[in-house]
Amino acid sequence: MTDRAIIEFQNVSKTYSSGTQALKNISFRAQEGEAIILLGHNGSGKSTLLRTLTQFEPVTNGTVIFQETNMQMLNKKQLRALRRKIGFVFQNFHLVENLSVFQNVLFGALGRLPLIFPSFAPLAAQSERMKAMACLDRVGLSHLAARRAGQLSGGQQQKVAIARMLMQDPEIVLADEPVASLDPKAGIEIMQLLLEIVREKKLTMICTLHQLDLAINYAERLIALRDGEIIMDRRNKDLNSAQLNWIYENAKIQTAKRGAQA
Ligand SMILES: Nc1ncnc2c1ncn2[C@@H]1O[C@H](COP(=O)(O)OP(=O)(O)OP(=O)(O)O)[C@@H](O)[C@H]1O
Repeated sequence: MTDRAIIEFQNVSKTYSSGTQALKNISFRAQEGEAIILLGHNGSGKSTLLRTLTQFEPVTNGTVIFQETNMQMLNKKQLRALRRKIGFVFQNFHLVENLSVFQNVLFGALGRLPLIFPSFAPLAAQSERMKAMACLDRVGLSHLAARRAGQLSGGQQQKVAIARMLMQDPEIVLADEPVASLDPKAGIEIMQLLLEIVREKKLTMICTLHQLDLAINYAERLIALRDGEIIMDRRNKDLNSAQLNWIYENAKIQTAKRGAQA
């Protein structure tokens, strides 16, 4: 990890057109190479935070800086170029189920090499094909390269998604509930793999999670949101599980109070 901030949120607020204030005056800096776990109850603003980082959701107030660039100042072409440096891992994998595992991984190169058409994998350059196999090998699935993605288990599909992310050569990784669709054993395996890869490649990661046990085992730094505000931002070594439980217990108390008031 370096001291250089790769991501900086400066007093960011986001209000949707529905009137919901999803983020309230959020400020934090992520250092290069840092792995951050974002926690918070349902609706606390975690996904919105990730979407404002990529500018898929424009912020209402404040500034989002990525690699010293104010994201709001970019035109569409510049924004597309910057987004290519961001790898995504989603809860539902976002694979093309009818295509092979190998073709899905090749998709990761699309941003870098727009001429590749992965459903026509034989046309991809030999170097890209070899790279895709190496990415699959890294996640332990090269033996399933020819298998249709939809035939894989959830854990295997998430590994393919991680291989596709690797193929993209990103500089940061945004993982939105990457283990939410998996059983606990597969969840642990995926978190371990993701963290190993992030460290190996010196990537910066922001990962949203609900599972406190995984958060405490795998996070270097934890940021907790409640109702759009940061209520905790600490290094993992300074935390114990009682403090983590507090993030959610308080949410339950607040929800109960709201129910009682209604
Ligand atoms: N596109 C949208 N339009 C209007 N309101 C939205 C939209 N997306 C999210 N919200 C609202 O913004 C708030 C924050 O939602 P967000 O999805 O960011 O929370 P979250 O912490 O990711 O929740 P979860 O853990 O359930 O995924 C919620 O009140 C939600 O209903």
